[in-house]
Amino acid sequence: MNGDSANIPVIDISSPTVEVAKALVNASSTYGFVFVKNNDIGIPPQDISDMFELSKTFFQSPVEIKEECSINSAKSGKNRGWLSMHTETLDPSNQKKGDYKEAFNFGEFVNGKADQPLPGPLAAREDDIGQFIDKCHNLCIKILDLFAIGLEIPESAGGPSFFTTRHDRSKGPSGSVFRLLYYPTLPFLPTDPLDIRAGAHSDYGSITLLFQLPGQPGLEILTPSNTWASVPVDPSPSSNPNPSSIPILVNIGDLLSYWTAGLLKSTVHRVIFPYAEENKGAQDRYSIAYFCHPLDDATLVPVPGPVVEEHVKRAGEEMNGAPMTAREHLNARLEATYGAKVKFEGSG
Ligand SMILES: O=C(O)CCC(=O)C(=O)O
Ligand SMILES: [Fe+2]
Repeated sequence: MNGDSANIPVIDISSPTVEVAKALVNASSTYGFVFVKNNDIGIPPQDISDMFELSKTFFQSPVEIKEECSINSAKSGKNRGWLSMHTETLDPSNQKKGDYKEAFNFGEFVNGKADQPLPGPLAAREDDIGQFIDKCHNLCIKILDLFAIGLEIPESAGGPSFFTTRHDRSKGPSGSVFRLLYYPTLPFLPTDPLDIRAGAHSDYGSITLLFQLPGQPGLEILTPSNTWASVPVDPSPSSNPNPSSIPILVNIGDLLSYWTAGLLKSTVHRVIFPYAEENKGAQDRYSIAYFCHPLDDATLVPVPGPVVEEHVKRAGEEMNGAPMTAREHLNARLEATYGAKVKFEGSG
């Protein structure tokens, strides 16, 4: 733990040129994390603030309300609903105790409606949540389009629409998840150094959008030199902090890494507690994530085109074994993180 700040690039994708696409590929092959400026790219800052307000209202609700839609109940469906403290263990080979966080997972909406029961405070805002998810998905589509351009995928293989056709929600189900996260402050920090807010992991999907709030740090990435570096909430704060100017954090997940034979990095990250000397005055941390996944049946083989081919030659990367589908990969990862704590009763 060294607290150094990660130097994650900030990219303006508002005009989608080849240069922007190249910059995005370069940043993602170095850091696996990149900020995109939030200037007219489809997610108004006010919507983000409203979603954080809703998240606070929900997590501060009585436990019985949250429990109604527990991830453990058959009616919520697989990987959906409320996760109480310690339900998920993102780094099962090191953690003795599950993550010190709560979360609420929304699966894909169907015809604008949640395909799972929602507790009262969230049900009251179902339409707003559905629209926010659509905006997140559309931003992911813009970014995936740029990746295909930057990777120079040939027209014969789908060209710029290689990834977007594989993320076309009208064509079938995917594992995409919209998630509200809540990391309460504790009066005393746990004494076991293995205890953590969110254990070290990489994300399971194609890309993740992550929203954070000023004054609520804690996210760290594992750098290529194997040290932890903190991810700022706002990489270029002005003298007058303004939530509407905070860029959106984009994180490469496992699947884009498979698709590019490791050229794009699915970087390991975690969320730590405040340092002891800061714990007393620290705020709770709220974050919001949109995990964008391809269609369940998408196969994970390296994409054609000179960029990935040259990387394979240079790095001597090889893809071994039979190609996996997106769903097979997701199921394997979910099993590892929830272990015996979540029984997806009667739900595929
Ligand atoms: O809360 C955060 O900032 C990160 C959460 C995260 O990495 C995850 O849920 O996959
Ligand atoms: Fe993550």
